[in-house]
Amino acid sequence: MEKELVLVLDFGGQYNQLIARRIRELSVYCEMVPYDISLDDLKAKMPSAIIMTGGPASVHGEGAPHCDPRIFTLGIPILGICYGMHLLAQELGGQVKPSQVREYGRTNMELVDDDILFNDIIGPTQVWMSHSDSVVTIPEGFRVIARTGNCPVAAFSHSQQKIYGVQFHPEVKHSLKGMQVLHNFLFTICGLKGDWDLNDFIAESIDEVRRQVGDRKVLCGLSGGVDSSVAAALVHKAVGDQLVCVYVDNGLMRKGESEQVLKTFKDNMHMNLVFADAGARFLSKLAGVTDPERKRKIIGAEFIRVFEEEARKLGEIDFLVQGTIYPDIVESGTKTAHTIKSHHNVGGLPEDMQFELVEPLKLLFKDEVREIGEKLGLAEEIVWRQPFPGPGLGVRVLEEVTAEKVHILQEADYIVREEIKKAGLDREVWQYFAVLPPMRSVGVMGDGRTYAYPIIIRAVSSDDAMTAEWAQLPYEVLDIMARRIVNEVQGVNRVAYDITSKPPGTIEWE
Ligand SMILES: Nc1ncnc2c1ncn2[C@@H]1O[C@H](COP(=O)(O)OP(=O)(O)OP(=O)(O)O)[C@@H](O)[C@H]1O
Ligand SMILES: O=c1[nH]c(=O)c2[nH+]cn([C@@H]3O[C@H](COP(=O)(O)O)[C@@H](O)[C@H]3O)c2[nH]1
Ligand SMILES: NC(=O)CC[C@H](N)C(=O)O
Ligand SMILES: [Mg+2]
Repeated sequence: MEKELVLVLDFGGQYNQLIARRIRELSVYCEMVPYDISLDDLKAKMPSAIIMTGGPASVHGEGAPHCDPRIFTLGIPILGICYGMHLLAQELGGQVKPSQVREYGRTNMELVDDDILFNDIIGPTQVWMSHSDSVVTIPEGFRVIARTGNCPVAAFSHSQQKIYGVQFHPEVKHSLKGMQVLHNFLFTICGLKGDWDLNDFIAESIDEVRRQVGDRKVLCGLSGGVDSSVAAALVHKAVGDQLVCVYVDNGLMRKGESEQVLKTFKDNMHMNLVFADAGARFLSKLAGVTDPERKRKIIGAEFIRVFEEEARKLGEIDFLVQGTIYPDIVESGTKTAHTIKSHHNVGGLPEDMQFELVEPLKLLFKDEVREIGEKLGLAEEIVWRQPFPGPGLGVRVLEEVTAEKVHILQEADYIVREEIKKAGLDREVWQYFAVLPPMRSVGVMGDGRTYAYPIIIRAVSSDDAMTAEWAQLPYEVLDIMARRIVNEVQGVNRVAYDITSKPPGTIEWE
């Protein structure tokens, strides 16, 4: 029997792989292809359904990406999301215009007409939006099936042709019934059954690593975080003792982190782990640098230089295992996706790097990686550790990084983590930390004037880092964090709480 296949046409949206993973979650195999795939190549793949993604372009913009319009006449069911919907509307004779009010983040959607796309959904329902253009006139033969306060056409359908468009992002968890929409599209509208699973993925990637590496040695950048720990475990399953791990203390780690990583991996798990103490060299490279992208590139390059030196000490090693996951790649920018920030392990890699990369997790999201970690038997405290970016406090001390500022931030961050833990919120809140902005303000302490730094607390809920909502921490927890930080951390006289979702913010400040 033919394996079921959904083709996702990539228009450069930040959430594109998220669409792919939601389809995987529904046990359907899918492939992402460039938006400009030729009609013949597309037909040769014999997809059962096509999804057109969102993207940064406006359909009116110069050079806006267009797919071959004959795709719309093949009789294959199509779901256009955001930019994908705009393009469907425009190509089929409707009209798209910049909206009066742009929508980013959470909004409520009303269902205005019955449609199988919304089977088992009762309106109004919360959806996640990120757009500035909207469909104002729908093409002939279509019906408007949903709207929001600021968007009269939040979804449209042509049920005979099985062509659908949604302005919101059903792939995002914050669209509460998003999975139901995708479920309705794949199973009810396209008639799929679902014949794929994550164990297939683990077995296939172990084979793939063996093929790539053969009997040669591999070095793994191990931070103690979720992704590199799972990558190391997977590669270890594939090639055993050919693997050596290197933990780099880049001077930008959290208070107590290096000791804890060494204890967990070396003492408890008896791993072959090299410790590289490189704090001073990272800080000296960062001296005087304020631009966030430059900082990220300096940090990315320095990581590689440290890995190269360690590889040389261990004899020739040609392969570098990194726990790169999909958000690192898409945020670093691709042919169609804009660069949001250069993650140190992707966009921050130096051009003259000699290593061949081994990145078994690069198409996955954090929650899928956690599931694999559990399947591979990793300890709960590793699998459920909150994410910590490779550039560490280097992107949380905003603008110029100095040893003094890193120290202030380490102390404040320690208090944030301690209080979250005490309140029993460490599993519930996805990521939580402190940020040190490059400004000072006036305060009064012990009747004296102070002129010192504020600390910003950031805590978010998320599943996959692609979207996030600020965590509604209890006032008492915020209160005790603020008091302790001002009382205990020298050089700080004020605390603020960041209440921005992603989008429009990002989780980190740089
Ligand atoms: N201090 C470090 N020492 C060695 N390698 C590192 C370090 N920090 C990051 N890396 C490498 O960069 C990759 C990306 O870092 P990132 O922080 O995204 O992942 P992680 O640390 O493995 O997991 P998490 O996101 O949960 O912190 C890591 O998987 C690892 O390969
Ligand atoms: O390894 C990493 N290298 C990086 O350069 C990097 N930048 C951000 N992050 C982490 O990625 C997630 C999404 O972050 P943003 O919302 O700030 O883009 C969040 O979990 C961030 O902590 C990084 N991880
Ligand atoms: N997320 C999207 O697909 C956005 C589409 C388009 N760039 C807009 O802003 O409306
Ligand atoms: Mg990390």
